[in-house]
Amino acid sequence: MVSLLEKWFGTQRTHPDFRFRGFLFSALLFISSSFVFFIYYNLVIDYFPPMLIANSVSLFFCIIGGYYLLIKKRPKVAATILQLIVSIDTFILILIDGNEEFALVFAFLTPVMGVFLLGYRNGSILSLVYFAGIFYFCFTQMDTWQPEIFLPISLIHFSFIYSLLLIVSFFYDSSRRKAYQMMEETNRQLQELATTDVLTKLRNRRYMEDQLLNAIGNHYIAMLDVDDFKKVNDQFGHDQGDKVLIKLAEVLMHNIDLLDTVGRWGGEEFIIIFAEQNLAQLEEKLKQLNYSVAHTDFGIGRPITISIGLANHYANRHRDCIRAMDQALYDAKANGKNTYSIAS
Ligand SMILES: Nc1nc2c(ncn2[C@@H]2O[C@H](COP(=O)(O)OP(=O)(O)OP(=O)(O)O)[C@@H](O)[C@H]2O)c(=O)[nH]1
Repeated sequence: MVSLLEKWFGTQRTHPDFRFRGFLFSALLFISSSFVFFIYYNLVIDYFPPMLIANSVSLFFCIIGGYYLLIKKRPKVAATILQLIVSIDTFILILIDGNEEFALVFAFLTPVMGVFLLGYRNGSILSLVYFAGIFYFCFTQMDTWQPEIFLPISLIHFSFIYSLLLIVSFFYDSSRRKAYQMMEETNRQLQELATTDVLTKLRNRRYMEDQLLNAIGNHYIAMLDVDDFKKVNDQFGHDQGDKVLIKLAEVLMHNIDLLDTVGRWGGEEFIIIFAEQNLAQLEEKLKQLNYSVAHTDFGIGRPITISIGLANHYANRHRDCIRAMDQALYDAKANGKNTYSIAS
């Protein structure tokens, strides 16, 4: 059943929107059923054309709401339609039936449902406008209502409870949304931290492996390794070595295309996932990478070079492809470094 709803709503059960859409769906279903019953009631049991028309129009709009929820997948539009149906319908009930206490009781739905469905800002505006309408109507006609007149004290009670419901709904919903926003932001930051390399601020190995394992189709990937980096550390110290890695990350970022992804694989090894599929073009890129790194001033008074191993990657043969890339890198090192090699 839940799987079916997931399909209808176009969202997964774990997504917070799923509950909202579920509520909309149940509310539309419940309200439509009541309208069907009252159409039957006003047609067969107690023929009353005004309510018959009002209920038929409302039912029509419920169907439109359902269409926006399930077919167009636009829950906000469906929510607005639902809210308008409830508000307008209770107002019509009051207009048509006069001093019917159940109509006024239904009016209490507006601040609660409005804030929940439309958000605390739009919902509050709608509730206030709605309150002004009801208040005006009660105030101007309450002394002529039949069979009982509506007393000013009752209007005060009504206004008090309506305001209270609006205030409680407003603060409840605004705090709920704020808490949710903060949670989303924290999750985003955690996700960012979990996928970012602390030193270079590039994507880390976890992120790159996820990308590779979830990639569709094949991509060229390259492993880049700093040549003789141990000597850099030994000669200039570990801190200076770190600075070289940070600078190298910048150089790599500047030399890849927008759709390529570069990350730090670990130590002095970096990996690039290329969007480019043409091998000849890729070779040009690799040459350019070797050239750019070798001609960058790393602030240590000597050049830094890299060796690159390129291989084709298929998600279903991940380990083999990484091994092939490592072998290509090894070949580039064996060929004298500061060059690239392509896995056969
Ligand atoms: N400064 C610094 N050094 C690191 C970091 N990670 C790994 N290293 C150093 O990188 C060096 C890698 O040395 P090797 O694996 O022997 O390779 P290499 O000296 O670059 O030699 P080739 O790969 O054959 O060119 C080691 O000295 C590591 O300590 C780091 O985050 N910062």
